[in-house]
Amino acid sequence: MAGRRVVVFPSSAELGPALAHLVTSRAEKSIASNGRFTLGLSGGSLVSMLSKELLALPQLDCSKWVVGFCDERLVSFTDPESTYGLYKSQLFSKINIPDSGILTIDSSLPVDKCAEDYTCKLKEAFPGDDFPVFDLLLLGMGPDGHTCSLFPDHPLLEEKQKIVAPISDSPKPPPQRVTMTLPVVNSARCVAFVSTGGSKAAVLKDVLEGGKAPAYPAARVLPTSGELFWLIDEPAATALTIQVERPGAEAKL
Ligand SMILES: O=C(O)[C@H](O)[C@@H](O)[C@H](O)[C@H](O)COP(=O)(O)O
Repeated sequence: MAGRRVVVFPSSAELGPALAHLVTSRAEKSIASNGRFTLGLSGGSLVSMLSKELLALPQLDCSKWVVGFCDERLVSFTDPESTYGLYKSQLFSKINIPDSGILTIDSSLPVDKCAEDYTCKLKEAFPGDDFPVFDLLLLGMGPDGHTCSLFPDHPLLEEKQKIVAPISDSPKPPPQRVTMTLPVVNSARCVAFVSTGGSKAAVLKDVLEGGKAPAYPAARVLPTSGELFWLIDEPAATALTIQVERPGAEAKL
């Protein structure tokens, strides 16, 4: 791992611009070296924060972006629970990302087939890689320590072969989902968690300070050679005793 950075902001209002800067700086770097920027998105509060911050930028060229989903709920795209549906209405419809640059699940398929279909789409987008190497993955963490659709004590945490796995017994509804596996997450060039709010404080302490065995799913995100960021706000950081960075809203990560 290229080193973990825990960066604390007074509130999500200050965190947002730093997140936008992280995305655009990694995009610039990736496009300069590889001609494209591959980004994995998650749901939850990230959808509105990221959309708002990217749309507030004076300039944003997404014509060379390839966007996938770290996990997705198996519901129709018009369902309010669809992560793709939310990004489509809040972000994709307002930026110049080509449709071919958005890798979506086929929500009409049964969950096992859906995971296979999404695996094929990722393999096509990342030819030659055993596991896709995304330039940046943006992750959230639930109050139970889950990330993607990788939940505590679930056998999927031990998956070593698959790129995308189906899950039919998600403890958080909806029960059927597909998720990137830990080998994919840990292959990324950069992974950034965005976690805010006091409800995360206790679990965040265990995740970042190693206080629980077995480790929470989020604690198992340790990129092999990529960067790892935890972007959090003061309420989420209240229980931490480790050293953190407090750069303020002007942070250039
Ligand atoms: O699919 C889901 O159920 C959500 O996407 C979920 O996994 C979310 O990412 C985390 O619970 C963090 O959410 P918050 O950032 O809103 O706390």
